[in-house]
Amino acid sequence: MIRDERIPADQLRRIDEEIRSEWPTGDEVDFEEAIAYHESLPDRKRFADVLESADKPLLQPRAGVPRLEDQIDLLEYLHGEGKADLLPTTIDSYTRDNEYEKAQEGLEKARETDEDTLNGFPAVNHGVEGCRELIEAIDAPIEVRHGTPDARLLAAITFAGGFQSFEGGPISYNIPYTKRHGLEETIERWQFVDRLAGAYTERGVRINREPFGPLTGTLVPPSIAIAIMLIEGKLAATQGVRSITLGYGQVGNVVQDVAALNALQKLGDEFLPDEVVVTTVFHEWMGGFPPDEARANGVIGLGGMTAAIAQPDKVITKSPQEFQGVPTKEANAAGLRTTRQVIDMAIEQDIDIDGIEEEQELIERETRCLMDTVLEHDDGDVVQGTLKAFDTGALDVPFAPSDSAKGAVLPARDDDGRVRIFEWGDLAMDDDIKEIHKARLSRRADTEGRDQSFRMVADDVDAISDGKLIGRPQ
Ligand SMILES: CCC[C@H]1O[C@@H](n2cnc3c(N)ncnc32)[C@H](O)[C@@H]1O
Repeated sequence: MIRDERIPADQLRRIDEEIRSEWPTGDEVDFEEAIAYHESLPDRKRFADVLESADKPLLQPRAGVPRLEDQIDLLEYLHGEGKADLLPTTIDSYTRDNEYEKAQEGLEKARETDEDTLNGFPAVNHGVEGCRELIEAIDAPIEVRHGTPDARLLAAITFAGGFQSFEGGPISYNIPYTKRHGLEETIERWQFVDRLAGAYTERGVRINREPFGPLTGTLVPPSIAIAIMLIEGKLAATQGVRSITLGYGQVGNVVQDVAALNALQKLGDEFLPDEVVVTTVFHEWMGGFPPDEARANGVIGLGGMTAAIAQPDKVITKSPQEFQGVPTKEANAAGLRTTRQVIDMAIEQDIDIDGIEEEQELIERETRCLMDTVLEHDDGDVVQGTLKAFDTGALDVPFAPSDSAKGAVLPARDDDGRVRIFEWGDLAMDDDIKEIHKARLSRRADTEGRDQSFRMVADDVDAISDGKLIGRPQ
């Protein structure tokens, strides 16, 4: 039975040898040599230091293409033209599914035909050497962004390759991303990733870990997202991670988004050990975007405005081509500049909005209800408490493709456009909080002259891509 306990050194070594045999590039990994490589990197490439010393939100896009020279060109462009403060390397879907053979075929096809069939950078196939060429070429810190339930080999290779930031976690890269990996399996496998990051940390190379806050990206109630961030942060801290960036995906109501970001930082500082430096990242709207690029820029601008008020440590930007999928480098850079323009115009203003404190108190109360049910189980072991909470539905994620979550919770926007819970399933929540949600949803029902129903939820899912926030009946 796995528990929230640090992986012993002999077990770390055994797993490391086992996973490095999964692809030939695993042989390039040598921990001591990798420590020396990281020590050779200049301060401006040390991800945690750059992030944690910033005095205003840093901007970071998503970006990944198959070939190394193209990835270098892309990141140079986003750094130069997009003025990104932090850069990504988004990993392709085959690698995320540990399909390294197919990723290899895709990489070779791209090299032969100039045609990119992979939707990201196959870092395992590029190996430690390829990753280092990328790190050497780019004059800014770079994070590995992906969606990998079993990220052990990806971590071993990219950490050795000079990357100092790694996104994801055992819940946030399970629930939204996979059906076939059980939660206990992904928790155990991510304990290795975090222990490896902790091993680098103990040698002075502080690997930053960023649990994936947006989850399914569709109307996720803030307290559910924050509870999962706190759980993944605690699991990472146990393994020795000391730089943790907790994530949150914009829902689009400015009061609720600012309140959620404030709650995320406050609860992160409270629930994670004092030796951890806790930062926050705000993901611009992760749901459906308008196809019209001018409207898409409006969505991006609202994200910038929200970030200027809440001032998270980092913002993950979107592009006006979001509706179409992976953006061109020009569109990706434009999304960075749109966000920067709004932040820089708004951040020096004294903008006081009513209701933020009240909403933050509600979000904090909800999150504590969820955390209590996880931590009260048995002897407070976070792993066992988390497994039990998802198994009973006491913790749940709406629209979760994974069998690890019941998906019995249904969100809907209230008359103000804030995300409330319409169907609670077995979610652990105080009755008076449920009454608050019910009252706010019934106010919308009155406004719209209809009963609270699943219809509201369905209307809300497409509202923003249709140009609105709330899915009002036509
Ligand atoms: C959480 C992931 C969804 C977001 O991740 C973006 N995304 C995925 N793959 C790439 C890539 N290779 N380059 C730039 N953006 C990418 C999508 O557009 C979407 O916004």
